[in-house]
Amino acid sequence: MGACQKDFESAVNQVKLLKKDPGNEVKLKLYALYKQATEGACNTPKPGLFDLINKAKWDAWNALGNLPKETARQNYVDLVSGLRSSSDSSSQVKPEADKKRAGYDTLVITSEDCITKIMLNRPAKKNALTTQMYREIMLALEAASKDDSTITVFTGNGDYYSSGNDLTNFTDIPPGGIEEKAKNSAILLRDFVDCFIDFPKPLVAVVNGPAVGISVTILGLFDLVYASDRATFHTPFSHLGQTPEGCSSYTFPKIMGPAKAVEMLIFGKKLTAGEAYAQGLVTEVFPDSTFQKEVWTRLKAYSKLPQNAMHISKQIIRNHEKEKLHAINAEESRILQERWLSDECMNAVMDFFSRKAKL
Ligand SMILES: CCCC/C=C/CC(=O)SCCNC(=O)CCNC(=O)[C@H](O)C(C)(C)COP(=O)(O)OP(=O)(O)OC[C@H]1O[C@@H](n2cnc3c(N)ncnc32)[C@H](O)[C@@H]1OP(=O)(O)O
Repeated sequence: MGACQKDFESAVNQVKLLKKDPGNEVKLKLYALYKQATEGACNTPKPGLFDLINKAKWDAWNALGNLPKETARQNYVDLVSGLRSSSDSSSQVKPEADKKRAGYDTLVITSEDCITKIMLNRPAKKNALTTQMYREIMLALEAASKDDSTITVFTGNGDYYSSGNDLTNFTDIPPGGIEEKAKNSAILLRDFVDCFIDFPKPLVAVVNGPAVGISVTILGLFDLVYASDRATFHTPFSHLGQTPEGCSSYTFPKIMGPAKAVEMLIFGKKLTAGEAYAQGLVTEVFPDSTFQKEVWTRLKAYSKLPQNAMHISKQIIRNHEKEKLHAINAEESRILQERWLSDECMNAVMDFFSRKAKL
């Protein structure tokens, strides 16, 4: 069966995650297959003799002749999958002595007592989520789904849980311009949220401090949300000219009822931990002074429950609406792709940076 568009788009994202540079020859192959898969046979004039890089790229693309787009897409997916498995197997030779996983720049990942902990680690930036961070989280979730832990925990390092999407993500514009940026971001967002929808084990958020934006919305896809009484929950989407993501347009009204969901998602009402608990978004609130101790004691006890029973129960609960959640995620991502190009959104992002500049 040929690779579907989604497999292809995911392979395009995976290329950016390769730990080892695959070398120029492979990069040219990837380029040529990408162009063939997206635009068909080479249709641009041959670059001049001295334009060496563009000529090498053109030659590689042109060499594919009339290869059908679908075959190019499949070949691209196969090539990336080969690159990924060779980079995975080269990382397997690393000694497993250290419980802290190597290879992550923005996260600290540890496994202990059958619990894999994924800690967002940009405390100086309030754990704002960069593009790299979204990608590392996806990799960490994939690894956690296959390791021998029974539950997986998300938390933040420092005084914040997370301030949501890093607004500087909007300033890194690729050669294709802001339209390409919005398209890539929508794909990244959809893939990111899909990982949470499909995650097979109990997923716990240990919300150590304020949470903003997407770090709040995806809580609706977690199985337990423990919050310090210092935590707050804020989704200022309208203020940012944006719209809800993380399936919150569906999970929030379901969890807290439409009236309360609208206060958060449209009017940007910031909830205290107590309010979030009263509305069902948070499972339990703990005093900040004893938060870590109480939560980890509880989680260690839970992690000793029979693994298969827990995982199968999670599957039964999630399977009822998995398809629906994927469809909602795709729709929310599509709408955001348009929003990110709107004046409302661009002005809000510029406001954030000009406020910073005035400090
Ligand atoms: C591709 C997928 C896209 C998914 C889309 C998701 C949508 C969202 O998540 S919307 C939410 C976006 N987040 C925000 O709007 C929050 C913006 N930040 C703030 O309002 C404030 O920084 C704060 C209220 C979180 C904290 O304020 P405080 O005064 O305590 O600290 P600061 O001095 O502002 O922050 C310290 C440092 O961190 C930088 N920073 C914090 N959050 C962000 C962020 N979200 N994006 C970029 N940078 C952030 C802040 O600028 C400071 O940096 P400097 O020390 O360099 O000035």
